[in-house]
Amino acid sequence: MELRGKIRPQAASGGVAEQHVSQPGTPPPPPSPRGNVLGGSECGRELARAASWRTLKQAEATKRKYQASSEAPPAKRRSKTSFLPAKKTAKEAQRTFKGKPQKTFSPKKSSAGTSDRNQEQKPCVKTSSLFKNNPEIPELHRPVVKQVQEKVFTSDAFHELDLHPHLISTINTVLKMSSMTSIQKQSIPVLLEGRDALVRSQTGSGKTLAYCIPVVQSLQAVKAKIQRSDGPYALVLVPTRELALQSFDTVQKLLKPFTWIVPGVLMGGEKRKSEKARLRKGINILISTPGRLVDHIKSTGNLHFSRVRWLILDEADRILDLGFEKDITVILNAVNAECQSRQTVLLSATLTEGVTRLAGISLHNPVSISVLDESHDQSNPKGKAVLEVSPPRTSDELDSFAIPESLDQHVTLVPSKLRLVSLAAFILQKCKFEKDQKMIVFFSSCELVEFHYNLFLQTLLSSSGAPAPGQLPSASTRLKFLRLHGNMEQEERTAVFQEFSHSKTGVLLCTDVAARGLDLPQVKWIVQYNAPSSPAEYIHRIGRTARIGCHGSSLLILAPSEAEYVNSLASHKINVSEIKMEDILSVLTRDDCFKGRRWGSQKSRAVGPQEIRERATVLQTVFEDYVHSNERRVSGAKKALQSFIRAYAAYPRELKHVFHVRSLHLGHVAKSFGLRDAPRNLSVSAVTKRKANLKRPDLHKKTQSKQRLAEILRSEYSSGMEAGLAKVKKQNKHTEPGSQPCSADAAGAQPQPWEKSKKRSR
Ligand SMILES: Nc1ncnc2c1ncn2[C@@H]1O[C@H](COP(=O)(O)OP(=O)(O)OP(=O)(O)O)[C@@H](O)[C@H]1O
Repeated sequence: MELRGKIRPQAASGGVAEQHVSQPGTPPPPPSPRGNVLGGSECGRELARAASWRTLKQAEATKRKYQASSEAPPAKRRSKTSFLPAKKTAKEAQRTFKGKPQKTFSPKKSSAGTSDRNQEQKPCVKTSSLFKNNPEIPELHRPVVKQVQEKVFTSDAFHELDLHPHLISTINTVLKMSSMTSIQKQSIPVLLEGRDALVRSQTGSGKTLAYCIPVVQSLQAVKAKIQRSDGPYALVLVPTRELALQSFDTVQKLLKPFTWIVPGVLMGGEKRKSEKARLRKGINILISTPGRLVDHIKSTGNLHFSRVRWLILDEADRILDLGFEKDITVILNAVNAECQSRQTVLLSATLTEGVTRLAGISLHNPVSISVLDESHDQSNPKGKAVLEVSPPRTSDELDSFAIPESLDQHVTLVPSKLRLVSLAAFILQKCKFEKDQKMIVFFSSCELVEFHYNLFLQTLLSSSGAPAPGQLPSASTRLKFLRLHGNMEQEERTAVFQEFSHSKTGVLLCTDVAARGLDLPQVKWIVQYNAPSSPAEYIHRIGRTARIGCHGSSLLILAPSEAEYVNSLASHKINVSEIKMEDILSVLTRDDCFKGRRWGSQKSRAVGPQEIRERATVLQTVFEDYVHSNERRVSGAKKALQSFIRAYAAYPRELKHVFHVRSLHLGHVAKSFGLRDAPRNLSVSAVTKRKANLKRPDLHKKTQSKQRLAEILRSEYSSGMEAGLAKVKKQNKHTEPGSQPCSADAAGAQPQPWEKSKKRSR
């Protein structure tokens, strides 16, 4: 098979071809030796010249190689400007790629560290072979599906509702809103009637106010005026600390005229002592992440739920997902033990089986509220918003989610080796060459975020003075990178969240910790560098743009072997259109610092695929130089790669045919981490696990993968108090016996609201 023949030699060398190019005899001022401390502007200029010269020479060498050998650009092309042949179908490409799986895990070449030493000893540079031996990019035959869409706004004003006049004026003047969204119009009256409800509407359609307004309206009307010391009347659970902060902000605004009702937020990061003190004083509308609330249930003596009238689960499907089950059990048991009648509301843009399961257990005669737009809902030809009484949904309906009409979704197929340069090129295109662009890039783990954040910060951003090793000579001052993930200190997380919220531009690199509920204004682009683990997460990630009727776009980056994922999205009525990788990379021709051989001499030269290849190679070399500039960076890249593989192995069973570790070419993937070789020891654990799995029964295998996924989720959505939890448990045993209505042990002894559902579904 042709493709296999091409891949094999590279697989044997760890998948990354290298070329050593001796420096010619008459170079411009030679680069200063590594490690030299340069100071002053003259030295800065010298270093900049040297860096430019180095990248120029590297690109030249690559070009010479292509021109002189049979490894010139592949003969079969999709179009004039395409880079890679595209004859095979996605399945064929996948099959071919899977042909030699073991080899991809056993690189024979030296480790990155060794390469580094070689590089220091010999006067040579390494040139990336980005465009050789890649799998073919299949033609994307994407099925065109009709997306489910909803109408966002109604022409009805808030004052048409039976609300306290001060509440209406607060909505109008403080929040500056006059007309209701469709979901608000449907939900508010129903919730004010006292019904339990499942509320589902597209991302950014105003669900927060759909529950906050009824809660505030009902609590301000409580006859014996609410006292702070009464404790919680409403519990609002949200999956992340940032969302807790955001919801708290909305509640606080609505409560302006009702100063006797005290809102509060528990969200980790803060000292438990001060949170305890606030709880002791009293919080009437308590907003928290599940983990944090459980910590307080277990450790705080004065948290009582006897007056709870509202239990709100925002992003309910996430909260009831893996990783939160235990926490929710503890919370429900604690609340149930003290209060029997309350109103429960579950909200999400993606109602799933899990949510309706819980609804069957803890909701009383619930109403299911959703909004479907006239033009898109065949079953509702008159175009009225639909108010449904549960259980109305078929599994097909539950599988398709509404997507904002003004959201353009795209996908691009990029071979592993070219992923990093493609992402960088896309960021540069949108955020360097276009004005006022705000972008969020999603990764599958904290380590991946950290790695890419540091890499881009050091290579694409300009610092004052001379470019650092591996930095582009004309790195941009326009770019701003931020990062957000579960391993950051809370203080920094909050600062980043606030900064990105208020900024007009910037690139936020993050994990799914930012996927749910966050209302970050003016985000224009969502990039998914690692595909999400479910269609629901896909919906929430892209839902950070195109909110409340604004326009936005998204880009999903897939490997050729993952092309099938597009069909999986289509089966959930998600439509994506393709952007060609070469179109993304072509932006590099707009930036002089990526210029190759004819640098500075032929300004008007036509830009062709070869030129784009050269420039992509220059950029990749900058990344590789940065990563290999010291051992710490090499080890950081390896860690990130390992984390990527772990996350890849954790894709759920139903997506394993698309994302399977066996379809990864480790050498090629390593390249996308700026590594010149595939790390040796990485293969061992991966192969061992695979072998072990083969021996295990199906059930065990499933559990293992779920546990892995749960671990990843837990790390993302942690309460921030895990470290101290064991200590607290011990203390509870000895110092606060019986003080908790629902200690860990008690939760185990009491009826578990989850037990039934677990048995049914898993
Ligand atoms: N009636 C309204 N008029 C104008 N803007 C509104 C209205 N209701 C809500 N908004 C604004 O719309 C944005 C999105 O609202 P919100 O965050 O509640 O959406 P959501 O449906 O909860 O989204 P997600 O599913 O992503 O959590 C917010 O900025 C909010 O202030």
